[in-house]
Amino acid sequence: MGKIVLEVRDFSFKYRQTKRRALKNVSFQVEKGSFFCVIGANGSGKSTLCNALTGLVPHYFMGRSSGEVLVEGTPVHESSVAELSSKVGFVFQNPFNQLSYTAGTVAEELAYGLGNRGIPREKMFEKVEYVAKLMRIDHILSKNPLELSGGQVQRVAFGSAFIMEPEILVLDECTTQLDPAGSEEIFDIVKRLNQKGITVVMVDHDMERVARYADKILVLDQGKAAFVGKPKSIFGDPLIENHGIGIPDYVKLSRAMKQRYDTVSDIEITEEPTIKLAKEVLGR
Ligand SMILES: Nc1ncnc2c1ncn2[C@@H]1O[C@H](COP(=O)(O)OP(=O)(O)OP(=O)(O)O)[C@@H](O)[C@H]1O
Repeated sequence: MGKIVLEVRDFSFKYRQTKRRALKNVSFQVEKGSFFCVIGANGSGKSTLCNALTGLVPHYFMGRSSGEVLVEGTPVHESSVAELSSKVGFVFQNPFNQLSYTAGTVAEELAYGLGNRGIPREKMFEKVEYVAKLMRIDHILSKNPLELSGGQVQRVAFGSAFIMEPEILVLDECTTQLDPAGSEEIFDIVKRLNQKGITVVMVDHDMERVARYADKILVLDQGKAAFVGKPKSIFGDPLIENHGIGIPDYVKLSRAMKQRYDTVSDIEITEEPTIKLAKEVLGR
């Protein structure tokens, strides 16, 4: 097993103004360099968990917590949000919450987080340019962030996270403002960063995508960790649908083929192996 970069130990959290706990005794570990997906029904606690991994819980959101969240071995409640932001990059569900609202241009917005790091101006320009090209926002660098479309703001939000070169990226349904082609493009970038060794924790409701990308999946159900495991064992479990989540169509297809043709093969969860299975059972 690889090095653990994130660890959640028996963690619970209740927002101050609510009666029920949003997270209940959640425990799991994330290995360095892995792609870890979090799925669950609306209100199951996914965003709250992201807030806990980035220190917004307990530093920003008021409430009562117990247990521990450790980032690279240090408890989140003992680190400042600034310290954490150099280790953990975060892209919010609502990108408009992510703008600094102090920058006059997209370029300044991208450079915002670098401001306190004492990086020379030249280097800063280089980084802004690199990230802007990567996110395809180099043509809007001199625009006012308040004049952008939702999709553009989302790209800027990604750029602001990437520019800090964090070891860990936490992505909370981060392409809601983008069209399907735009979001695929972003996920390809995320996958490439992951292949370079960045640890990714991603909340997503697209089960086909989760099946394709995840090394491990956490299923949240009403604040509890219902399952933690590898994609095949999670989606292959007939009980998984009782937890308010869908399963990839490939699982349904391969399960149907398995029953109909009485094969001994595994349940498949992604496109290619399902096609292979179909060819086998149809004898082609
Ligand atoms: N800022 C907040 N203040 C009070 N309660 C909150 C806050 N944010 C979330 N909650 C509550 O905490 C619980 C978990 O919500 P959370 O947003 O973490 O779930 P989620 O799985 O991300 O949902 P969704 O899929 O709708 O984004 C819900 O009952 C929600 O109402």
